[in-house]
Amino acid sequence: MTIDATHDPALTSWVESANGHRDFPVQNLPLGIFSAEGLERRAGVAIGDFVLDLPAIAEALGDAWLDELAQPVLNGFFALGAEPRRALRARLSELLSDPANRDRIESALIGQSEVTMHLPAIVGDYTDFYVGIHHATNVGRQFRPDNPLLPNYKYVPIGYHGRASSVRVSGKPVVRPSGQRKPPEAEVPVYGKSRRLDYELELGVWIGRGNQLGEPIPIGEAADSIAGYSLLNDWSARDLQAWEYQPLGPFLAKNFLTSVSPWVVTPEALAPFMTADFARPDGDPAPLDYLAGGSDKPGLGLTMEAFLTTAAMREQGVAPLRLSRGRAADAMYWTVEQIVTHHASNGCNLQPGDLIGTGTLSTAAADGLGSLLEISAGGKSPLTLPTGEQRSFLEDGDELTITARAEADGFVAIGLGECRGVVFG
Ligand SMILES: O=C(O)/C=C/C(=O)CC(=O)CC(=O)O
Ligand SMILES: [Ca+2]
Ligand SMILES: [Mg+2]
Repeated sequence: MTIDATHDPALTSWVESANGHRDFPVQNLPLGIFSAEGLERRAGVAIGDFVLDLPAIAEALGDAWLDELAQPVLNGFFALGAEPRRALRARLSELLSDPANRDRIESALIGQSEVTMHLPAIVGDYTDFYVGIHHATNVGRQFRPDNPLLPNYKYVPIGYHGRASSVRVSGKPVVRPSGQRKPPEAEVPVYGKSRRLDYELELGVWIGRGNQLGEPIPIGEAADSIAGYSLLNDWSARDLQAWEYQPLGPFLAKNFLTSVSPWVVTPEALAPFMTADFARPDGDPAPLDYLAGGSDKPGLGLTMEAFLTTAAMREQGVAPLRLSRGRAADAMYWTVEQIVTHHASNGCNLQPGDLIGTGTLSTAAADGLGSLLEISAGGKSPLTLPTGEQRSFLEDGDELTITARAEADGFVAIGLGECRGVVFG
């Protein structure tokens, strides 16, 4: 992944709110789908506090404008791969940094508070992996105390097929699911509202070009299949999960809703923040040949955070409480390239707009746990909140927000925005 003029830390934008913006300086330029008063769903780019309406500046974009950008979803653009994405980024960077362009572009800016964001693509398929080795160990210990990490973990990037139809954009209310759970003292299960609703701190990976059925993606080409990244929260009902998961794994405990943030941060924007290190300790078995190789720096230098605000905290004006903070690269045993290659290794076809979850990104640090299941040790150690309330799992009225930010010496930091949901009973 190359560093070019679009990453220059000296670059500023005539959109003043972009300069020093937490997430969306001119070095980021993430893509999304928005609608607004009088504007049907369309492609946009986040810049500072604004969304830039891409179809409205088609002429100014020149050769970087493509008909695929005139669609109400980004599947068609994702399918084109990296080159058009790079060209669009380069042209947007010029248009938004050189003040000479202000007059012809400014009327295409709409305040982010005035738009509705949508899923960036039609999600044909959604798969969730399990590459957070600390999460897998912590959860494994609770479900299987004697055997936390199964022997296949260090050979196979474990995943399960999720439910594409219940993927929603950030902000969708989280309706507490009902299902079967078996209280420890009960002889038979009961059906009713989940009492152990949880979040999972994850990254979402959007598939770009994909592969034909029957044609695997070699590890050296996996990076080319990635269109970008969003935040992902795999809402999970732990009591349903514990009862239903054997022998086929996650099902109704996880398919009632999956939330993603609306902005797709491109691999190009993340180039300065990729790292060579990730959470595969020296001395572990080498990956099998088909998973070995790939980019020199496949690790994601993204710091992820999760915050909780309860209804009482909101009423009392108490600031959100940070539940988790950790770097994705410190959590991931398998890289995104390995995930993609493994998924397609049997010939399974990945398609433009498919969504892949990394798995819960917990680090080894005490404050780096990416779910309440881990934070409360399966409900045994509830958290005490600033209001004096206690939490083992999410209660009605709780708001959970995920963010992620990339920082590196000599570069302007960028962010992924946020992925948010409020729980209703
Ligand atoms: O069945 C189990 O032992 C565990 C399943 C999961 O935790 C699935 C999952 O969502 C993986 C993850 O987010 O890391
Ligand atoms: Ca998950
Ligand atoms: Mg889910």
